[in-house]
Amino acid sequence: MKIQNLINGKFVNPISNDWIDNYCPANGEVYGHIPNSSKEDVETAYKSAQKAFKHWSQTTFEERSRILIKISELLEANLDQFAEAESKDNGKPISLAKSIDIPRAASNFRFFGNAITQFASESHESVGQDAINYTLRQPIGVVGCISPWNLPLYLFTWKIAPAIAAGNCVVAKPSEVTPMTAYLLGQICTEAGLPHGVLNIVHGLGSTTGQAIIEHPEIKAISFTGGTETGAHIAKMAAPLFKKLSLELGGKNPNIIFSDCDYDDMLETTVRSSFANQGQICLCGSRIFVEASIYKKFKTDFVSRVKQLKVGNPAMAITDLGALVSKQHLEKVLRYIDLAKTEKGKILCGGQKVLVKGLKNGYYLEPTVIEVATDECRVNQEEIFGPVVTIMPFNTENEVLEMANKVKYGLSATLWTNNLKRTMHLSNRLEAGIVWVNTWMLRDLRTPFGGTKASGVGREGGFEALRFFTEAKNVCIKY
Ligand SMILES: NC(=O)C1=CN([C@@H]2O[C@H](COP(=O)(O)OP(=O)(O)OC[C@H]3O[C@@H](n4cnc5c(N)ncnc54)[C@H](O)[C@@H]3O)[C@@H](O)[C@H]2O)C=CC1
Ligand SMILES: O=C(O)/C=C/C=C(\O)C(=O)O
Repeated sequence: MKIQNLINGKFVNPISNDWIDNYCPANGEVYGHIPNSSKEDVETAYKSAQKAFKHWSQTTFEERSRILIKISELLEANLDQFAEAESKDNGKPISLAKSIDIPRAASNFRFFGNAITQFASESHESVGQDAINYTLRQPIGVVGCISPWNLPLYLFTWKIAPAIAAGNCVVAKPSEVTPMTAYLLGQICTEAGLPHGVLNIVHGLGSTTGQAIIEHPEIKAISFTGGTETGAHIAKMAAPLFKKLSLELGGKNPNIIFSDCDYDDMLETTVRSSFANQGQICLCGSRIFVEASIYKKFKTDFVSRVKQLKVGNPAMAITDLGALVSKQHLEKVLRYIDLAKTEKGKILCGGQKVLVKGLKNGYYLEPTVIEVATDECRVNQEEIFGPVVTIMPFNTENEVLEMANKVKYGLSATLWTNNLKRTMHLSNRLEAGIVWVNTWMLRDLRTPFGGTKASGVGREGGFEALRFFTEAKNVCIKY
């Protein structure tokens, strides 16, 4: 199957007529082709967005809200089709696509459809100066949204929905590895009545299509989620062009477990925070630190529970872990498992590729638990982004805090304890944009979302996203 770019409301081939193979991770076969879009395609998309901006930026909040909510309803009505496409394109279990990815994509549109009707700006009375200031929040113009492969539609829509709700027009690029649901979304947007040109979707490689978006002088803001190296490159390109940037990058998140936690709840959630989506979520708790007094028990229980996870065909309802997203990614993760052995890491379970019956060329890997000798080894410091976690014991709060913070990343942290003082002490000091206490991935879309240090710049979510996608202009009137 060939998917096409969406430009000015029409599905079109790339100008060059160049195509890229699209692989199905479950069986390693090419099952489709996507446009290898060039700078010229991006320019056409930009022009279409620019043309649509005049009208879209003047559309009432009620009208924008109505269209966004309609998109959300159409996603819900087509849940099965979208979930099947997401699972096939990405390798994730169909159950996950059905229960998390697609419902969340629908929620993104519904949430920002509602949020825009509540978005307000400030006014300041300058007492003693006979003046009043009010702040306008104006849409920026044409903005770029670039998303990754791990949560394809979930993250694509997390950017697009606030961008268009705020009155911008968008040139968007999904990951070349998982383009399918973005393509299907284009069809739904037209059906929902989104005017032509408001959302343009250009498929292709990061180094060409993505690059053309980030270096386009008239695309004034970029919202990006992906790897830290790519984020650093985008920041370098965008700085001299004075673009607004929101960068959601990698993580190497600590999961800190104290002996006074609710053990069963912690154990079940830790299995999920380690291996959900094959560990390919930037928020996964990939470094597990356990208080020494329960370390031995935890190690036994955790490994036994992980061994029960079923790796297999993503299309089957009983599958816990599907395939990794690509051959290259599987190889990267396997290299880290080899590295662990040279760093004196002990593989407690997993570590091997899995041959799934009838799908022998798929990219399957056992969930892997590595006991590390020191927190400073590379497998404990670098983002692996696969079904691999490290575990090690700690003795004191201060010791674990130091280890938790001693990485270049600062995205999220999870804390398991029932001690209030400790909760306050640690959550104030953990270097992370998001701290979960006695839970993981509990999401309220109103909250600020993003990381510190090498995990990114800026916050998405709620009004933070609407602020990012608008330019503040202060008007001061003397009376
Ligand atoms: N949210 C996260 O935390 C994610 C982290 N990663 C990490 O990054 C590593 C590399 O994965 P990749 O797929 O290579 O991620 P990536 O950062 O290269 O890809 C993310 C998106 O950026 C685009 N892109 C790449 N180069 C670009 C450029 N020069 N200009 C504009 N857009 C560009 C890609 O086409 C894709 O749409 C992973 O192994 C993982 O560690 C990957 C995906 C998501
Ligand atoms: O917004 C969320 O709920 C999750 C976001 C996850 C990522 O940004 C990621 O895994 O890359």
